[in-house]
Amino acid sequence: MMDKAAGALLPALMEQAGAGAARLLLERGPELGLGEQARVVVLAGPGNNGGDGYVMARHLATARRDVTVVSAGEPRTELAKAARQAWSGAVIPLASFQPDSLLHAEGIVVDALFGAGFKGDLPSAPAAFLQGFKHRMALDMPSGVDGLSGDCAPGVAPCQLTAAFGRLRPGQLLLPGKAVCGVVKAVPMTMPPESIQAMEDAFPAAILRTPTEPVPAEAEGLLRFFHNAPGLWRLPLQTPLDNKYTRGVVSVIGGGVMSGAGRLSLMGARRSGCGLARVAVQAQSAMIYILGAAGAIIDELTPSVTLQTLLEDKRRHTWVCGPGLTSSEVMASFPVLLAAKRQVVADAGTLDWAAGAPEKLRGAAVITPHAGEFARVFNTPRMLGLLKRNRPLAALEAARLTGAVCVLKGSDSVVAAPDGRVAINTHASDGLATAGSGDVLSGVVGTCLAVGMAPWEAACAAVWLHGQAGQAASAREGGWPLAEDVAAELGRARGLATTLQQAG
Ligand SMILES: NC(=O)C1=CN([C@@H]2O[C@H](COP(=O)(O)OP(=O)(O)OC[C@H]3O[C@@H](n4cnc5c(N)ncnc54)[C@H](OP(=O)(O)O)[C@@H]3O)[C@@H](O)[C@H]2O)[C@@H](O)CC1
Ligand SMILES: Nc1ncnc2c1ncn2[C@@H]1O[C@H](COP(=O)(O)OP(=O)(O)O)[C@@H](O)[C@H]1O
Repeated sequence: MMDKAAGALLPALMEQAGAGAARLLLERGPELGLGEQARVVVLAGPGNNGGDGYVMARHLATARRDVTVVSAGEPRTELAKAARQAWSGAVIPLASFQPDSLLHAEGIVVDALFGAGFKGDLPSAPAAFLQGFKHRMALDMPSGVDGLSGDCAPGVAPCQLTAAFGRLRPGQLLLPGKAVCGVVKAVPMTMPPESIQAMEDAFPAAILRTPTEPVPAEAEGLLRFFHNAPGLWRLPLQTPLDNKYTRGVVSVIGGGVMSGAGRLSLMGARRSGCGLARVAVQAQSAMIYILGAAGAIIDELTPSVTLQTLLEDKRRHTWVCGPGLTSSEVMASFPVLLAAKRQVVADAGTLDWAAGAPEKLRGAAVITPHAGEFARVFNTPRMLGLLKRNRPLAALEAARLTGAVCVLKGSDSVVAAPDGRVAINTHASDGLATAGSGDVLSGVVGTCLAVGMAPWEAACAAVWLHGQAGQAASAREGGWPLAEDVAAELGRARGLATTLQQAG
C-alpha cells in the first residue's frame, strides 16, 4: 500500500502528466503531420490513465486546440473523478460518438484508455475505435501493452508517440511493446526519490530507475528495474600502479572442434581490457590458438598437465566455459572449475549441456543464454511461458533457479540478479545479430569479472560495452560488422564508458 505522503503527491503527478502530455503533443504534432487545426480526440478510460487524459484535454483546450473527450467508462478512481470534474467540456460516451472519415484521416486520437493498470483482454469496441484513426498518441502505454514486460494483447493499436511519465517503463523498451510505442518521449515530473518505492507499490507496472537513483533498504530483494548505462556500474580506471594481473586474468576453455568461438571469446576478453588472457586446450588442437593470438598464453592440456594443474595458479580466478565446446568438453571442464570455486561465465556449449537441468549451472557466476538456449535449459511450461511473454521475469526466475546472474540476450537484452535487480539494455545495434557476437560478449563478461566487479555489475557493464562496440562497428562497416569488427571496437567502448561513468 502507498503511504499517505506519497498518496498526497498523486494529484500533482497527474496534473504534471496531463499538462506534459499536452505540451508534448503541441511540440511534436507537426512531425506527426498534424496542422494547428487538427482535431484531437481523447479516449478516456475508467482509471487514472483516463484521468491523465482529462487533464491533457483541459490543457489542450487552454491552448485553444480543438479537443473532444470520448469516454470508455465512467471514472472509477478518486483522482480520475477529480480530473473529469475539472474538465469543463463535453464528454461523449464511446457508443454515441460518430467520427467522420475526415477526422480519421486528419485528426489524432489520444489513447488514455488503459495504461499501467491494464490486464486481460482488450475490449473490442474501444480497441476498434483507436484503430480507426491514422494518428495515435499514447499516454504512458498504448492500451493493451503490459508495462512490465512489453507483452501486447491482441488488438493493440500502434502509436506514433508515447508520453512516458517521469520514468520509462520496461514495457516501453522491450519488444513487442517497444514497437507499438513509436517514439517514446519523457514528460519530466518532479518525483521525490523517497516516493518512488511507494509509486511502484501503488501502480501495477514497474518503472525504470536511472543509474544513480538510490534503492531504499526496504526494496532489497524485491524486483527492481534499471536502465543499463555507465554509472549503474563502474569499470576500474587505469592507474600507474597497474600491472597485467591487477587488470584481471581471463582464462577460456578452448574447443577442439569449433575453435573459432573460443578465439572470439578470447578476443572479447583481451580487447575489453583484461591484463592477461589464456586458453586451456587439448594439445592436439592448440596450434590454431597459438597462431591466432600472439598476446595470449595457450596452455596445452596433456595427461601430465591437466586443468587441475592449471587451477593451482590462484590468479586464474575467472573462466569462460562454453563457446565452441562439445558436451564432453564441458563435462571435462565445467564441474572441475566449479569444484575449484572459480568464477565461471557459462555460455553456449555449457548451456546445451545443461538442457532441461538448470541445477547443473548452479555455481556459475554469470550465464548468458539467447532465447533458444534459454528454452533448452529452462524447458518447463512456466519458464517457456515467461520467455514468450515476460522476459524480465524469465531472466529473474532463471537467476533464482541457478543462483547465477542471467543475461537473457536479444535486441533488448535483460540482465537479472537473484536478488531482484533487473537491468534492461537498449544500448546496442542490430549489427550485433551476427555469428560469434555472443562469443565476444562472453569474453567481455570475463574481463569485467576478472577485474573485480560483482557479477551483476560485471554483466551489465559487459552488455553495454558490447552494445557500444556493436554500434561503433556497425557505423564503421555500413551496418554490417563481423564479430571480429565488434571486438575491435571494445577498447574505445571501454574508454567511452569510463568517461561517461565519471559524469554519471
Ligand atoms: N505512476 C505514476 O506515478 C503516475 C501514473 N499515472 C497514471 O496512472 C495510470 C495507472 O492508473 P490505474 O492504476 O488506475 O490503471 P489504468 O491503466 O487507468 O486502468 C485501470 C482501469 O482499467 C480497468 N481495466 C484494466 N484492464 C481492463 C480490461 N482488459 N478490460 C476492461 N477494463 C480494464 C480497470 O478495471 P478493474 O480491474 O478495476 O476492474 C480499472 O478501472 C498510469 O498508466 C498513468 O497513466 C499518472 O496519473 C500520474 C502518476
Ligand atoms: N538485433 C539486435 N540488436 C541488438 N543486439 C543484438 C541483436 N541481435 C543479437 N544481438 C546481440 O548479439 C549477441 C548474439 O549472441 P548469440 O546469439 O549468442 O550469438 P553467437 O552464438 O553466434 O555468438 C547477443 O549479445 C545479443 O544480445
